[in-house]
Amino acid sequence: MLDRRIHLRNPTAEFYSPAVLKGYRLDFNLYVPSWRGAAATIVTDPGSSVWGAVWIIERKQMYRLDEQEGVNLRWYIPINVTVTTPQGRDHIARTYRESILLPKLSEGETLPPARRPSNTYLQEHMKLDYLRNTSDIFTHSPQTGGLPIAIYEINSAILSMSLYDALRVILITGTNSKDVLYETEKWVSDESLFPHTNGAPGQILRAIQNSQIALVDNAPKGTQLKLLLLLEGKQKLYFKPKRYELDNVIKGKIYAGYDRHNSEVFAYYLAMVLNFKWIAPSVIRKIHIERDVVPKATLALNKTMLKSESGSTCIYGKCFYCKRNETVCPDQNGEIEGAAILYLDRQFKIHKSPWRRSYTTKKMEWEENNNFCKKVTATLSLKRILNLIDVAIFDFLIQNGDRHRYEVYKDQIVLLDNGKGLGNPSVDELDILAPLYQCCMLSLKTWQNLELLSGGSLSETIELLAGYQGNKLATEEHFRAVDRRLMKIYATVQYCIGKYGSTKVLKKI
Ligand SMILES: Nc1ncnc2c1ncn2[C@@H]1O[C@H](COP(=O)(O)OP(=O)(O)OP(=O)(O)O)[C@@H](O)[C@H]1O
Ligand SMILES: [Mn+2]
Repeated sequence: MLDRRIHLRNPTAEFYSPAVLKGYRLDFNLYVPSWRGAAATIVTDPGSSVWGAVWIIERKQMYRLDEQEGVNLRWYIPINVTVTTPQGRDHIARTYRESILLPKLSEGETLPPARRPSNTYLQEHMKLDYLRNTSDIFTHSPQTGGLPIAIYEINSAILSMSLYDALRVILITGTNSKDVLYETEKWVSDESLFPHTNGAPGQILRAIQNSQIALVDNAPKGTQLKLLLLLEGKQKLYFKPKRYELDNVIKGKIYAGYDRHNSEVFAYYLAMVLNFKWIAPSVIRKIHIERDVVPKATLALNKTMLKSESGSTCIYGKCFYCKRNETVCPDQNGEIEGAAILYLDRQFKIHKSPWRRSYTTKKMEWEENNNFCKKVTATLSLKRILNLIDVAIFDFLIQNGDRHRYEVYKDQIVLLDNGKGLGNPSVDELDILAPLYQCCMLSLKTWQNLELLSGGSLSETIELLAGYQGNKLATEEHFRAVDRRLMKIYATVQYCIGKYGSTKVLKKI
């Protein structure tokens, strides 16, 4: 039961722990017209188990819960069961099951309509389903001290499809790409960095993927090898070339290795799914070295190209880390794959991130000071802090641990430079979430968006959208990792809500 439901009649109920009930399965029965779905129940089923939440309520308040569950109407029957916490502690708990005993579905049988959960259940009544003792993941978080945290998951395949459909309209249907880049250049809005309706994002992606290249140069800023592509309409693109195969695992520090071109593009889709509209459109593009680059290269770029032993033209570029022996070479088709990122000629204001890494063995203040967020709130607006927390969530999902500075346009952080994500799918560096767990705040809007994406729909939606554009953006391990990290975000928010209450944590601005 969601905490706001339990608190309806039991304002003093206190969340105690997640726990597992063995020998039962979760099922749904009895269609409730006003819910447009069936009610949840548990059914004895040897070999199955159901995760749930254990709440502590006063014994004398028990009748209220019974009332809520319609015990006197024989909707539910209260039973005592033994549940086990993630620490292995057993507790006797009171739970409720429907008075009708349900037969188990046989293999291949589809669920009758009266036994399907409501959309509300799917969207909001998150099923405690997957959890773990998070002591290992909270190693860097002094506040949590290895607290066990419930991690929620819902089966939201239905939602995933509707989200996909909604995004498909804006990201994929666009075909008229002729003037869209011009429109984008002129775009002025407080809502988004670029046109965002009527299929415009899809048109932009198409345009930056296919438009003729007029000139190629070394990109002026940054430490990583990248090119600046000037399109015939004079718009600019950053081109971050592919440096690794998708299944290459980057070991070592969170910011190790070259930028990952697929991380840039993945980040764009992720932002779209999360409804973050302050990011530069980005798509996988292949450029032909002899057709698109060599004849269009500036003199300066030409000077940073060389012939490989096999005779192909390779580029080592001009940047802080660029080295003659670390070239990018075309594949057997003569093409270089990379992320084409729309370059937005705007005045961004650069700020140092309060939660930046030290990049040395020296510890930063946020790593040692439990009350670091207090210091930040004294200097930054609530809006900016919530914005930084959104960015932290975004970065945590892809594991971009390199956002040492952030750039602001129209008082919004623009998600530039997302190439350090998707390095190692088996690592979840929790430090990246420090803004969230140290401040214990989150924009309500972001939380509502995140809530819709559990049960695999986050990765599924990104995979579907990118697949439609013909690109595979990451390996299965990375997709699973992003879903797993979402669970950890839920866990962190749940931890904060448990500690401070949802009105303090979820901010309405
Ligand atoms: N799409 C964009 N539109 C406009 N400016 C951009 C865009 N992407 C990046 N920039 C600017 O160029 C700078 C360098 O880009 P980026 O950070 O992606 O390169 P980098 O090589 O990864 O640099 P660093 O190693 O310093 O992080 C950014 O800080 C930003 O000011
Ligand atoms: Mn970078």
